This record gives sequence, C-alpha cells and structure tokens, in this order.
Amino acid sequence: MFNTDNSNGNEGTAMSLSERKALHLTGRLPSVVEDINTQKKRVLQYLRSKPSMLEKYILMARLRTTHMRLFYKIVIEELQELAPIIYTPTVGTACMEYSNIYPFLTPPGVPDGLFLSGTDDFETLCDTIRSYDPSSAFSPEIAVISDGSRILGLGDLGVGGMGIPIGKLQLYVAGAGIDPRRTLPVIVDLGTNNERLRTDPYYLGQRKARPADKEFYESVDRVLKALKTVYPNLLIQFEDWSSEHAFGLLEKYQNQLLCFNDDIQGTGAVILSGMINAIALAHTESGVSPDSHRIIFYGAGSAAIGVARQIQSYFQIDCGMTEEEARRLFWIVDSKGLVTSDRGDKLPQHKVYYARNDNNGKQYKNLMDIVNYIQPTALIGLSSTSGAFTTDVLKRMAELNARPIVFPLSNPATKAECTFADAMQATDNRVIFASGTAFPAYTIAETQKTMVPAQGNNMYIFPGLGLGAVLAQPKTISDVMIYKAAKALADSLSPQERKQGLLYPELDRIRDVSAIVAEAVCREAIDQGTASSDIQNAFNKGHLLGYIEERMWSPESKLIKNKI
Ligand SMILES: NC(=O)C1=CN([C@@H]2O[C@H](COP(=O)(O)OP(=O)(O)OC[C@H]3O[C@@H](n4cnc5c(N)ncnc54)[C@H](OP(=O)(O)O)[C@@H]3O)[C@@H](O)[C@H]2O)C=CC1
Ligand SMILES: CC(=O)C(=O)O
Ligand SMILES: [Mg+2]
Repeated sequence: MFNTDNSNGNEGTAMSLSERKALHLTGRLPSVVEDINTQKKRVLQYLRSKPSMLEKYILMARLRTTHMRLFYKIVIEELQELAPIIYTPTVGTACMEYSNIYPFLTPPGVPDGLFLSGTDDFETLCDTIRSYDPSSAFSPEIAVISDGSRILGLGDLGVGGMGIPIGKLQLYVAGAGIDPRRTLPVIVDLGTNNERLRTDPYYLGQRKARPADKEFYESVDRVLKALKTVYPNLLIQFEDWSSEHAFGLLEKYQNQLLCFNDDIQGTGAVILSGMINAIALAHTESGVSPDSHRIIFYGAGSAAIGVARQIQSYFQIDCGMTEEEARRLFWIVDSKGLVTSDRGDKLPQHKVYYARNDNNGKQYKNLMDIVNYIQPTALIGLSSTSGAFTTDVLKRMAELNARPIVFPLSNPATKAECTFADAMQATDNRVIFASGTAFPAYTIAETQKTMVPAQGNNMYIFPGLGLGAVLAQPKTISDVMIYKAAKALADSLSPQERKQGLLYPELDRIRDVSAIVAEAVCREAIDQGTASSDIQNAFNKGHLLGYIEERMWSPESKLIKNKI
C-alpha cells in the first residue's frame, strides 16, 4: 500500500506528550493521551453504528491510510466482523461504486493503489513504478495485479477493480503478517469492454475497448517486466483477469517469474483442501469411497477448471487413481449446458480436457436434467449465477446422497448459486456445505442447533502461499507447492474443529494456519533445492515454523513515528 510515514507511523491520540513535544506536534492534537485499545473501541463503536456496509468500507479505507497500525489491529483482532467489510461481499459493491466513492477513500495526495497504463512504454512504466511511493524505505514484496476484467462474479469493472488488489493485500497483512509497507496493489488500465462504464461521465479509467490479444499480451508483458526490473524479488499474484486471458498469462509466466494466479491456483488449492475434508466426512459418515465420487462443476471458467485440476491431482496422487480414472469423475457445465466434445461449438482450450465423450450423442442443457443424468455426489458452483442451485436441484442431491456435497462458491453473495439456508432446508440439514462468501449461521428449528457454514474462499490459501514464496524466494511457484499448500491447509484442522465436522479452520486462527501453509511451501522449495539460505538454515536448525512466525509483521512491530 502507500507507505507514507503519515500512515504507518501515525498514532494520533495515543502519542505521548513528550513525543508530541519532540516532534513539534503539541497543539495539533487534543490534550488526551489514550492507548490504542481505546482508539480501537471508539472506531468499532462508530463503525457499528453505521447501517451501510459500503459506508463502513469507506471508513476503514480511510483509516488504513491515516492510521495504519490501528487499522490492522482492528482487522486482525476482529477479522470475522471485518472480513465482510474489507473483502467479499462489500469489496464487490465498492468496486461497482468505485467512481462515486473514490474521493472519499484516501486523504488528498495519497494514492489508492498503482494505476499503470497499458500503452506506456517500458521506461515510463519503470519511472511510474519507482515514483509511486518515493518516501518509502521499503521495497514491495508482493504485488496483486488485475486488469479489472472479471471482478468477482460482477464482470468487467475496469479500473473500479482496484478494490480487489487492495482487499487481497489487506488479507496478506492480516492473515499472514506481510508487512503492509511491502505490498503493492496494481491495476493495469487497458480500457474496458463494459459499455455502461465507457459512457459513465464519472468513470475513472480509459474509455476504450480492451485491445486484441497481440496488444494485450505485449502490454501486460511490458508491465510485468517493468515491475520485475524495479523490484526483482517481487511476487506477482494475478487476480480477477477474465478467463480468456487468465490461463494464457499463467501458462506464459508460471515457469518464468515468481507468480501465481489466485483464481486458478489459489481457488484450486483452497477448494481441494475443503474437498479433502468433505470426502473424508462423506466416507466416514456414509461410506462413499473417494473413487465413487461424481462431481459436477456448474461453471467452466478459470476458477472451475483450477479447482477440477487440483481435485484431480488429489485423486491421482493420494487415492492412487490413474489420470483417466480420475478425469472421468468430473463433468463441467457452462452457459450452453454440459460440456461435451460433440456439442457442436468450438470449445476454448481450457474446457477441452474435461469435455465428455460418453454422452451417446445426447446433449444436456438444464441443470436438473444434468443432475438426473450424472447422479452426482458433489455440486460445485463457480458460474456467478445467483440461485442456479434451485430447491428442486438441492432436493434431488439429498435424494441421491446421505451427505450431499454442495459448494456454491461464486462471489459476492448476490452471485452465489444458493444460500446456506436454502441448502440446509432442501437437504434435511444433511448438506456438506461451503460458499465463497460467508453466509449467516443457520439454526435448525427442531434441535435449536446453530450451524456455521464453511467459507471456501482462497483467502485461506493465498496469504500463506505468498508468505512462503516471499521467504523462500524460489525462482517460480511450482504445481507441487500449490498442492502441498492445499494439503497443509486440509491438515491444519484442530482435533476440535475436526470433531465439529468443519471443512476449514476457524477464521480467527488464520495467522497460525497461514504459517503452516507457508511452511509447506518453504519445505517444498527446500526439497526442490530452490529455497533461500535463511529458510534452509532455519530448516537445518529444526526451527522453520518458528522462523516463519517470527517474520510475520504485526501492529505491535516497530514503526517510525514522526508525523500525525
Ligand atoms: N470462492 C472463491 O475463493 C472463488 C470464487 N470465484 C468465483 O467464481 C466465479 C467464476 O469465476 P471465473 O471462473 O473466473 O469466471 P468466468 O466468468 O470465467 O466463468 C464463469 C463460468 O460460468 C459459466 N456460466 C455462466 N452462466 C452460466 C449458466 N447460466 N449456467 C451454467 N454456467 C454458466 C460460464 O460459461 P461460458 O464459459 O459458456 O461463458 C463460465 O464457464 C466468480 O463468481 C468468482 O467470484 C473465483 C475465484 C475464487
Ligand atoms: C475470491 C476470489 O478471488 C474471487 O471471487 O475472484
Ligand atoms: Mg479472484
């Protein structure tokens, strides 16, 4: 983020009288000297008095740039309450409203993030990157970069997508202790294909259509080269690029740069982790063996294919299936229906591998027909179509399975394929459930037992994955690293969480969990012989996890104090 001393050193009313005097600040603050806990209580009280989630988002955005330490103390200590404000679902609203709320997000002169133009030449880009935060003594370690073309399930929001890199980086800090002064949110402005935005008088980005592929890939390549030239050790996280380009970018750069695509790989890893625990539950509670699963993906974009690939790896590596045996357990559905190789349309490359050819020439369009035909054990939604898992579909899942697995993973909540309450009611409370955005808890009327739904969101993976990569500094992030990160997350459930049938650890343990995920990434880098000497030494001393934890930034970490 932006690293002015004003934001990270500011303690406001918590500054002692002697410090105020030494810094010539006496008179610029009211006379009270209070501690950060009082400051936190005041902010929370005011925040809670605001009925609108967007207003809360704006207040927190402002606090981040005026009082960074307080901001992160609140986010870390109250993550359950704050995640829906700074991340999904509210970040989706903030991105849609970006042009309207922009003037209120940061104080004058403080940028919201780094906006790079797709048309600038290499030298101009390098200068822009260097001059983004000239006062900072800290080089960024992680950049989250988007072109705003597929923001959550909300479509092309152009530069309005800036909220996403910012939201993700806030979770890096809160969830994995990345130093906030070493984070860099980036939007590459290549125009937008959203006609409504191009004609909106307040739209803040370039009012032109996105370029064709040749220009697109050249522009992104220039931007990435500029970022890596200015900051050679930077980890780059691709976020919310349309599937049309997400796969191409990952393929091009994954063996070239220290980078990953969060929507393909992060989502793949987090949902694999939840599925490992769901598969175990279905096995112990209803005798379903891993090889008898039949999984429908409703949606066939970057997220769905990323998740299918990861679960397939699990079937092959951990369950001993051949590639073909594993592949046959997946059916993918897109906007035209079940994806088959004889459907008559030209499939984009990422769908070809999972296209079915055992449909005897019959095509299926409607989800209910598809469910009846396949008789799935699991239904995974990554289609951004609200309500697609109808009561009838959910009831059918409950007829077919003692413990149906239903994961409506699209974001934000308004795009989810069903709600937790829908899924519980239609399945006699037997559903094994996870959603992309947290749904409210559900109380079973008969027993008065309150059930808290799992949140299958890549926020459980990318912070730890990024922390591990930043510390170990491997040349690239390998598929095995991602896989090991997913396994580590699945294994991180405490005995109590396992007993409760949870799929993911409690959110308030996210720092511990991220350290475990980071450790798995570092161990893999060590095995591959690509780990930094610090990580190798910590491992040799039997102190790897402790070393990782010690490296995590917290609001109590030392800060420079010289301004308000
Ligand atoms: N929980 C999490 O951590 C994450 C959740 N997501 C969510 O996943 C969703 C999808 O992301 P992504 O894959 O990148 O997006 P895409 O837009 O690339 O993919 C959407 C897919 O859904 C399909 N689809 C659209 N409408 C329908 C319909 N009526 N019936 C069936 N399929 C339909 C599309 O079909 P077609 O190919 O024919 O256009 C496409 O395959 C988003 O909502 C995103 O927020 C993403 C990453 C992480
Ligand atoms: C969570 C996330 O990365 C998405 O919905 O795109
Ligand atoms: Mg995303």
